[in-house]
Amino acid sequence: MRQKLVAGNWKMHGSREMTDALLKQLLAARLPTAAMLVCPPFPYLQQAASSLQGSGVLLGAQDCAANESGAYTGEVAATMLADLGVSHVLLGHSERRQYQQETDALVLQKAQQALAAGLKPVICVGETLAEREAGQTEQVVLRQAQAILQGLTAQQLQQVIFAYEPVWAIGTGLTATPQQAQDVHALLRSAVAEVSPQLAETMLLLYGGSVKPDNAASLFAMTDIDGGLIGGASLDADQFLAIGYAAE
Ligand SMILES: O=C[C@H](O)COP(=O)(O)O
Repeated sequence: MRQKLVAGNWKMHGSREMTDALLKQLLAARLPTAAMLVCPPFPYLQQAASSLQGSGVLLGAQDCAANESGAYTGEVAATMLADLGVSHVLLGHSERRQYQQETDALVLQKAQQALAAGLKPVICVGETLAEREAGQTEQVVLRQAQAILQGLTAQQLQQVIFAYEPVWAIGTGLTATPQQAQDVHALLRSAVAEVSPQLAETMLLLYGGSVKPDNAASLFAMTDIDGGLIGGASLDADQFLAIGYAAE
């Protein structure tokens, strides 16, 4: 049985005040039995780490560098994140693929760095609206996933999580129907099963894209959906908690 995971991606939102208030509100409530992960922007990771210490709420980053260390101005190494108490890192989010031109090869390189530092990479995959309308959903999602599945060892893959995020559903209020999401998750799980049937049983596959308290339960009820990657709704502690409870 896979333990569900609900991850909040704050994207480029927040301040010290907001980080303090949101995490206080989260920790004052009964925490969901599903694992909860928050991914604030880099400058607030240390503050979040100290607020979350001993709480059981996990801390993630939104990206890491593709190199171990060196003259890479502006980059943040996976080892630095691990040093701060970060356990997970989002990689290949569609906003990075789109605005920073991140390729499948780069995402794999970042995943290697994350794993070497002991972090769990959350690899984001998903098709654009044009790709879905052109009937290319499976092809795009499999290409993005295969770069990871073929580039890492079976042992490394035990630490990997995939997040399926149809680009057309991100921040738009349009959500994939539970069945649309399940179809892609089943496809992903069968691709994982080709590497190792045992790995396919244990690997977490999250859904992301306009997940809200009112649609979370129906998505999380699907066989191959093991939780969510939440954007907008993770900036509101009540909504984030409600989504967590929907994953129980
Ligand atoms: O990483 C999170 C996703 O991009 C979903 O964002 P959203 O919940 O605001 O649609």
